[in-house]
Parts: sequence; structure tokens; C-alpha cells
Amino acid sequence: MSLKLGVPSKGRLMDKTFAWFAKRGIELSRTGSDREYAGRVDGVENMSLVLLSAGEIPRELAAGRINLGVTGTDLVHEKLPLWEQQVEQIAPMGFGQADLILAVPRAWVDVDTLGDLDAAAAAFRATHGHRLRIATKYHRLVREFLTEAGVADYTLVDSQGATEGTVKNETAEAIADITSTGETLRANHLKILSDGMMLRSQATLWRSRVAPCRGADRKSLDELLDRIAL
Ligand SMILES: Nc1ncnc2c1ncn2[C@@H]1O[C@H](COP(=O)(O)OP(=O)(O)OP(=O)(O)O)[C@@H](O)[C@H]1O
Ligand SMILES: O=P(O)(O)OC[C@H]1O[C@H](OP(=O)(O)OP(=O)(O)O)[C@H](O)[C@@H]1O
Repeated sequence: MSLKLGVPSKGRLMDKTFAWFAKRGIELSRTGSDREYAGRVDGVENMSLVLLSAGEIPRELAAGRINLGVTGTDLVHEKLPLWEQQVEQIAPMGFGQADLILAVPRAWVDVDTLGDLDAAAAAFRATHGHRLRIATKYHRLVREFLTEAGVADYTLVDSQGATEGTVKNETAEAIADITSTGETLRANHLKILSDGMMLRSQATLWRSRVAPCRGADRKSLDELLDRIAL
């Protein structure tokens, strides 16, 4: 057995994760062809690299199939209801910053707060005969947030990408998604509610609390933790 580190298999998160470890003397690399999801770790003994979708890393940590994993706070909080019992946050990594927010059409001039949204949702139902639709892939976090805010008259519609487009496409009236520069929201004529911030996320290194970690694995983990001590 070896200590398993799960990292995002592509895109900006993968590149920045590799650079973050390299800065700390740990070389992560992909091996084989461009399309082969295989990799290696140099600089820490007995450690292997597992390339995974960022969205699957929380589940793999919770199942104990990987010892360590890099993914966003948003994905851990969304996918693991009991995340504090299942994973330990080792280090926020300083990239992949994004805010999970609730946004409505900019044209809704009377809707600036969750209270306004609640009123608009009741009016919407009376007029249209169905509930106001909020498009998101963050179902659990949105439900929790709106329950706490006392907003109940809505329905969630699943959107796994291009969520800001759902309003224009008339499959939703509002959206809950992450934003970084705000450009996608602006381009799609949406505005964030003044109290619509749900979660601040960034790429984070997590340790599984359930994956077995004894003997040589424990030694490798201690070595890694020494290396990344900031
Ligand atoms: N525009 C952005 N700026 C910064 N971070 C972002 C941005 N978009 C997504 N992220 C962060 O990146 C992570 C998701 O990455 P990605 O989109 O590669 O995952 P995924 O959709 O699960 O991947 P896959 O397409 O392989 O299933 C989340 O933690 C998210 O907060
Ligand atoms: O505030 P901005 O800098 O404009 O970034 C926000 C966008 O980035 C993410 O999308 P991604 O590129 O991951 O594509 P997706 O819509 O397929 O999820 C997110 O879902 C937003 O759509």
C-alpha cells in the first residue's frame, strides 16, 4: 500500500496544484500519454498520485479510498453533509477562490435582498401557478441557506454547467452558482442579492479521517506535512 493523494485531473486546478506542491519540493507529474490518467509523486517516499474529477474527490476522501485530496471548499461542503467528521482541512492553498452566491435578473429592480426574493417568490407563484425556479448544482448548500433565511416558496432545478444561461433560456428565474471575476454574471444580466453570499471557497488540501494510515503510510504523511508546513 502507499499513501494516496487525489488531485484534479485537468484544467486550472490541476496546474495550480502541481505548482503549489513543486514550490514545496514535491514534484507531481502526469505519466503516459496526454489522455492517460496516470501520474507520479517525487520527493516523498511511498506516495502515489490519483487523478480524479474535482467533484469526486470529496466522496473518495469520505470513502477512505484516498488519504489526501485537493478540491474546493464548496465541493466538500456540498457533497459531504458531515464533512468535519469525514475530512480534516490541512491547508488552504491560495488559488481557486470563488464565492457561492444567489443571483437574480438585474431587471428585477425591487429585488435586492433575500426578504425581497421571498416576497417576489410568493407573487411569482400567485401569477404563474408554479414556484420560482432556482438553477444550481449546489442543492444541499442552497436548501440549507434558504431554509435559514426563511425563504420557502421556490423549487430547485438542476444545472451542471452554464447555469447563468438558464435565466435567458427561461428554465429558471434565479441562479445559485460560484463566481470569481463576476464577468459571467454581468454578461448574463444577473445581480447578486446583497445578502446572497453563501460560501467563500478556495482550493484546499484535505486529509481523510477514515482512510487507514499506518506504518510506512504514516511516515510518508508526516514527511509530507513537514514539507508543506508554511
Ligand atoms: N471561475 C472559477 N474561478 C475559480 N475557481 C473556480 C471557478 N470555477 C470553478 N472553480 C472551482 O473549481 C472547482 C471545480 O473545478 P472543476 O470545474 O474542474 O470541477 P468539476 O466540474 O467537478 O470537474 P469535472 O468537469 O472533471 O467534473 C470548485 O471547487 C470551484 O469552486
Ligand atoms: O465569475 P467568473 O470569473 O465569470 O466565473 C464564474 C464561472 O466559472 C464557473 O464556470 P466554469 O468555467 O467552471 O464552467 P461551467 O459553467 O461549465 O461550470 C462558474 O460555474 C461560473 O459559470
